[in-house]
Amino acid sequence: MTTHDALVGTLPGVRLENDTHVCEITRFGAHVASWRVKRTSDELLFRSKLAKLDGTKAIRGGVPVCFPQFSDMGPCAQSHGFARTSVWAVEALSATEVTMVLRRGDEAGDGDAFGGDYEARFTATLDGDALRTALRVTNAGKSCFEFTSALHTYFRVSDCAKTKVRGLRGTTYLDNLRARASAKDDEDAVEFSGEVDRIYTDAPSVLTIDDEALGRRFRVAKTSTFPDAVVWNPALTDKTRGMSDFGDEEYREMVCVEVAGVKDKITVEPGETWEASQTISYSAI
Ligand SMILES: O=P(O)(O)OC[C@H]1O[C@@H](O)[C@H](O)[C@@H](O)[C@@H]1O
Repeated sequence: MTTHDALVGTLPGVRLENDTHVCEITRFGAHVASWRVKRTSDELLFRSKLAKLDGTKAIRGGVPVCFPQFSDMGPCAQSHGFARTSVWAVEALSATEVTMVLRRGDEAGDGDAFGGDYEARFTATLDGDALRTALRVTNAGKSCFEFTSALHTYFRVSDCAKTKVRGLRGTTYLDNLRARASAKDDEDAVEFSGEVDRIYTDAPSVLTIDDEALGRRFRVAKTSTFPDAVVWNPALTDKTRGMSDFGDEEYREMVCVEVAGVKDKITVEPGETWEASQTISYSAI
């Protein structure tokens, strides 16, 4: 249970620790930048070796908080909204749990474009071998507001070509590679032989990511208040080559499975609080 002036690069944050795991969360973005096994230092989340860790850009990896919009699906000019590039305040801290808060007026960027009088709280909890991350958004104003959101987790895998995301068969997705055209997923698993960028609408509450080369299965359990799920791997394309904070070959080491509220905007009435969370854990396959 410690706060650090320079926890990740030059970014201040807090370190949580239990018997088995360590988790580091920066105040910049309320961003889970590391979740690792204590005994082996085995990192469970991907973070780019080129990630900017000085507050000039959202951290490429870990668990970015997308609020008040996912991607370009909202009024902000910033992709994924301002939460991931704003400095949050630590509100409560124990050995295994932190809550950080961001309020209207304290954000970096497009607070006015969004307009909502919000209080956003992000909580990260180490619970045994699992990590729970939750986002709560309270409407502190007098008129209702709406937003889209995601917890954009980058899972570290040994080889994306030998990784499969399961649980989505029979569901519908909007394909970001085809102007968000709707398609049905009839495959046993999502595989990564090229670029994948899909918004699964009304996704099941549990998804798994099988890292077959390593023999590790991540489990992602989400609340129904995050009805959607995004699956993303950028592969090696001109777009990735142009990303200054992502190495050309690093796509092999990551798969993003993001719990989200995207298809239908989330509405919060004055005085009300919306809450959604994910619990991520892992086991041998
Ligand atoms: O580069 P950014 O803004 O962090 O976004 C990364 C990716 O985030 C994913 O959630 C989107 O589906 C992708 O389209 C996007 O490329």
